[in-house]
Amino acid sequence: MSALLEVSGISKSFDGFKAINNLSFSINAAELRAVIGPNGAGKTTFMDIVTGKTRPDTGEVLWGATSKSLLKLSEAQIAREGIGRKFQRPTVFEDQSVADNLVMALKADRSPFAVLGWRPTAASRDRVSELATEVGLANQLSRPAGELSHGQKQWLEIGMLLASDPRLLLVDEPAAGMTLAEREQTTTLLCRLAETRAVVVVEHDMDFVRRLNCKVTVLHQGSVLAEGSLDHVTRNPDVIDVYLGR
Ligand SMILES: Nc1ncnc2c1ncn2[C@@H]1O[C@H](COP(=O)(O)OP(=O)(O)OP(=O)(O)O)[C@@H](O)[C@H]1O
Repeated sequence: MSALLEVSGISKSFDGFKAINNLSFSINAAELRAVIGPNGAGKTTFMDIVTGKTRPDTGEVLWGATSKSLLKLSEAQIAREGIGRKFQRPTVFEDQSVADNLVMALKADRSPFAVLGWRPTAASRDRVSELATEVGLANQLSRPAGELSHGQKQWLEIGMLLASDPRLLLVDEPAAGMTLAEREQTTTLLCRLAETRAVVVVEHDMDFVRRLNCKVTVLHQGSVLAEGSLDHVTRNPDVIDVYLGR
């Protein structure tokens, strides 16, 4: 299978400190991948580079079948290429209903000119209920988002990202602050989403990573320390030394 995203030999220093050090790895088109590693390993910086927030000093970030360089694109252009990012804290509009949050996400997906004349249509209403169903919020559409549980807010934000039908979803610590039931539902959701797109999950919670049952990339000091199944990487003495054994 050819790669959807290929990060090749990227490095990034902040004030002389190498946060990312000759990092290379790739993600396939319909793949669930967990990225783990100790604090400061470079996980956030990796996502910042892929989404165009941070520019690497060296290396390449290649995207899609044509291996287009993402480094020449702005953050907005990268988002339009189909890369969505879910930050750790949910950022939904608390006073607005679940449906209105999803409508806003649909609007935001349109070009600025289209938005000027945008009106809700039957098709957009259908899409909103489709998105709500996909993230398990079909029976919450009229509720203000502020009344949702923490987990439900996270799902709503994932639904908002799905409005633009991303081909790659970067998800930062989705399990943090969730109840056990919410974690289980989140696992199911992420696994299902990864059937039709690439989903990269940055996570510290090993139980959650185990449930994802996917390939794991371990970062350390800005490079790949180990890669493979969770069992494979957790048996690696270097991984035990720098991460698990602490
Ligand atoms: N804008 C910045 N300026 C200076 N140093 C930075 C900046 N961004 C990241 N760093 C440093 O780069 C290193 C990697 O940080 P990064 O946030 O990518 O790690 P992480 O793996 O996401 O860690 P955590 O698990 O704690 O979120 C850290 O030492 C951090 O202090």
